[in-house]
Amino acid sequence: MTKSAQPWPPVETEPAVPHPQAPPAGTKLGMHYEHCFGCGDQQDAGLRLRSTVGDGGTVHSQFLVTEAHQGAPGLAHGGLLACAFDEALGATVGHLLRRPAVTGKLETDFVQPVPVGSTLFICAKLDGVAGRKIYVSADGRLDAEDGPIALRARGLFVQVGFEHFAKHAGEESVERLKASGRAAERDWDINP
Ligand SMILES: CCCCC/C=C\C/C=C\C/C=C\C/C=C\CCCC(=O)SCCNC(=O)CCNC(=O)[C@H](O)C(C)(C)COP(=O)(O)OP(=O)(O)OC[C@H]1O[C@@H](n2cnc3c(N)ncnc32)[C@H](O)[C@@H]1OP(=O)(O)O
Repeated sequence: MTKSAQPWPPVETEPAVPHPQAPPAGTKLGMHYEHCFGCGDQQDAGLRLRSTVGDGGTVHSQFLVTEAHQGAPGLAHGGLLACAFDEALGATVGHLLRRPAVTGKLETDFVQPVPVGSTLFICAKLDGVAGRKIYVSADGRLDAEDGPIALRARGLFVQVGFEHFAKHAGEESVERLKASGRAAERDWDINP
């Protein structure tokens, strides 16, 4: 539940059923791109979010808040926390539905400050699908899967064609993504 009065999802949806080839519960998900600020290991100050598939259309993610992530002294920057949710929700959509999608809207409730040194545990779940629109939400808890809630977020992801990414990426990055098998057109439900 968020403090927003808006119903969620805001439109009539169908159940978001994980793809038959979605990784099973317990699978540790790799980086989707090594230069990604959310999950990549080639970003010095990046969040290095790590995710594992949970039961029932969920993905559990974690990241350690470091001094590089501060807004106020000793506290995580709100925008970085929103970034962590963008990544966690995006991983949930990408890996469970296996549809290429981008964030159309991301709403975040900041419930408690998140201190440097804490680990944020994010549990994201698929909420529904309406055509190209995919609704997902997540809770973020402090220092344990059952710790106090620090944030809640909900997002609308919009399914796009692979050309959405190919248009801006260098040819080399696109080839690397394809070769990695993570975005190979044959493995993905590409066309919206
Ligand atoms: C990033 C991943 C790249 C790699 C991909 C390959 C492999 C991936 C593998 C695994 C994935 C794992 C992890 C991924 C982790 C993180 C992902 C991070 C995701 C991001 O960080 S990504 C960057 C930020 N993101 C953008 O950079 C988007 C900029 N934007 C646009 O590119 C367009 O804006 C677009 C495409 C969104 C829509 O454009 P469009 O022309 O295609 O479609 P249109 O406008 O018709 O919208 C269709 C329907 O969505 C509704 N709709 C749209 N926006 C709405 C809003 N804000 N509020 C309410 N409803 C909205 C419309 O109302 C309509 O609804 P209806 O159909 O009912 O009329």
